[in-house]
Amino acid sequence: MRRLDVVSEHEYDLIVIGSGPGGQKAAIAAAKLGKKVAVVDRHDMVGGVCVNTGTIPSKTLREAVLYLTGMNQRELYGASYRVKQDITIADLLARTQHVVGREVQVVRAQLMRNHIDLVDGTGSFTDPHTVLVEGRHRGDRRTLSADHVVIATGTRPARPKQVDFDAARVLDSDEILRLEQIPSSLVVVGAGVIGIEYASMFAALGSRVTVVEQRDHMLDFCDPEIVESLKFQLRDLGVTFRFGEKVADVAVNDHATITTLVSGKRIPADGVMYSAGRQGMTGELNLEAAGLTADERGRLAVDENYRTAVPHIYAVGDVIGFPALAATSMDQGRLAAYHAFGEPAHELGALQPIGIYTIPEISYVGATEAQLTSSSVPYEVGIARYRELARGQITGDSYGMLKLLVSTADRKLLGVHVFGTGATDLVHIGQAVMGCGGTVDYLVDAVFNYPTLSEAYKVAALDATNKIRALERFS
Ligand SMILES: Cc1cc2nc3c(=O)[nH]c(=O)nc-3n(C[C@H](O)[C@H](O)[C@H](O)COP(=O)(O)OP(=O)(O)OC[C@H]3O[C@@H](n4cnc5c(N)ncnc54)[C@H](O)[C@@H]3O)c2cc1C
Ligand SMILES: NC(=O)c1ccc[n+]([C@@H]2O[C@H](COP(=O)([O-])OP(=O)(O)OC[C@H]3O[C@@H](n4cnc5c(N)ncnc54)[C@H](O)[C@@H]3O)[C@@H](O)[C@H]2O)c1
Repeated sequence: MRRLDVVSEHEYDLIVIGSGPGGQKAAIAAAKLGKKVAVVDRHDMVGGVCVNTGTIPSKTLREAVLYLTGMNQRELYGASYRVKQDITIADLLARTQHVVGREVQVVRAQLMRNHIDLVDGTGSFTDPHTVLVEGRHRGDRRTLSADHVVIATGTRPARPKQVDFDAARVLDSDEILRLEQIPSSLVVVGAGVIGIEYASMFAALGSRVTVVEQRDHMLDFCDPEIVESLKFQLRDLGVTFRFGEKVADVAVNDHATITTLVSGKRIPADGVMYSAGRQGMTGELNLEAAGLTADERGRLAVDENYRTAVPHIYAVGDVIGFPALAATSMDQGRLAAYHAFGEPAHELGALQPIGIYTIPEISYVGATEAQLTSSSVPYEVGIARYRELARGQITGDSYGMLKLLVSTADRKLLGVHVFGTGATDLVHIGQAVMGCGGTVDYLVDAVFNYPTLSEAYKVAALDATNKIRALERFS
């Protein structure tokens, strides 16, 4: 029900531009408060980058790769084990398209049952309270006005000007699912999360992958020991890393590509994928009409309540930059709507997990060893290796590991780092313990189902407490 006590000159209480995770949750949170809400997006982008070109397709592709290649079963059935011999792009896309289609339906249904108007088109400001929506057909224009606006327009891949993207062999990461066949060789430019996730998928499919990264290392926010293990696994799959190298030029013809590096190296490959950062989608918004400006990467600055410089206009999700994750975008959207309509809420918690869906996957929450060391926090490490867990043997994962960082001062958990099967789910046990201020003793005393990978927590906790006891005995 719409509140009747405040009379507004505007048609809507809230307009949300962009229907990705941030926009969806802003809209639904406002609708649950009885507000009249419109969400603007193009009909073929409902669900955002998340559902259409980013998170969901890439994670579904990963599942398809793991299943069809039989990768996870090879320790048990031998290196030649495959579910399907000649995997085609059609095999992979069948699953991806199915899941994306379903997810779009879920988003549409959720907006509809909350009485949110989904307006098809591209939104731009004509003044700080008014958004012009231009649809796909000529003359298809509609003007909406609202008391509040949430900008949740996300990002698009950054495309260096000197590179000729041809939508066939030289692609950005949003286009990679349009490949017509699985390349026998692929150059991946940029070893960020997107680059490494796709590099590991194509390597698992048998492509010879070369990763070019201008920095000397990758994923440097993660635990270095785990990143080393990942690099080892990827090299084992035939990935070549070119760290400290920049791409100077990419040449393409009908059959192949040549990537020339600034160092003079030339890399022939069937295709090239650029995953060298992303750019905020603010170019079409006519921000000046709203009294806003974006930075050089198209991002908007916000305060702790996600308010831009214009107080009734909020911005959430990837368009505001770090951490640029689906999970955080959703909560930012919800909190922006609560703030706009005076609903009390807690701030986003500091304890946010990171999940990287490489093959094998990585996840962590809390501090890294490097952070604890640089801030002089004494800690002990407890490690559990999957190969010593019954479930690890049953699953056929001999490389997985879970690492706990435990304060030697008060035995609290300071960080959890997981590598291997189920890492992105397992991390939440540690997150819950840390969120409740729990100590390693909780994990020592807890009984876990057997045989499970969760048991790694107990094994690692015992390892850490054994080391702490040795220290205490000495002193
Ligand atoms: C390949 C890839 C893999 C990823 N994997 C993960 C992952 O595993 N886990 C994770 O947490 N995150 C992942 N992410 C990040 C995640 O997708 C984003 O954090 C999330 O989608 C951001 O949500 P958002 O609300 O900012 O909107 P987005 O999902 O970015 O969507 C923005 C929407 O705004 C629309 N829009 C833009 N301009 C306008 C306009 N002028 N008018 C109307 N509509 C407009 C666009 O059409 C789009 O639909 C991944 C990203 C990529 C690219
Ligand atoms: N699992 C997940 O949570 C997940 C998965 C994918 C993406 N994402 C989100 O998407 C965001 C964007 O990811 P991304 O990987 O595109 O960006 P990024 O900025 O993290 O990585 C880009 C990398 O490309 C390198 N690079 C840039 N130009 C180069 C050049 N000319 N030659 C060689 N290397 C170059 C950069 O040094 C950097 O390491 C991430 O920060 C993340 O928030 C999250």
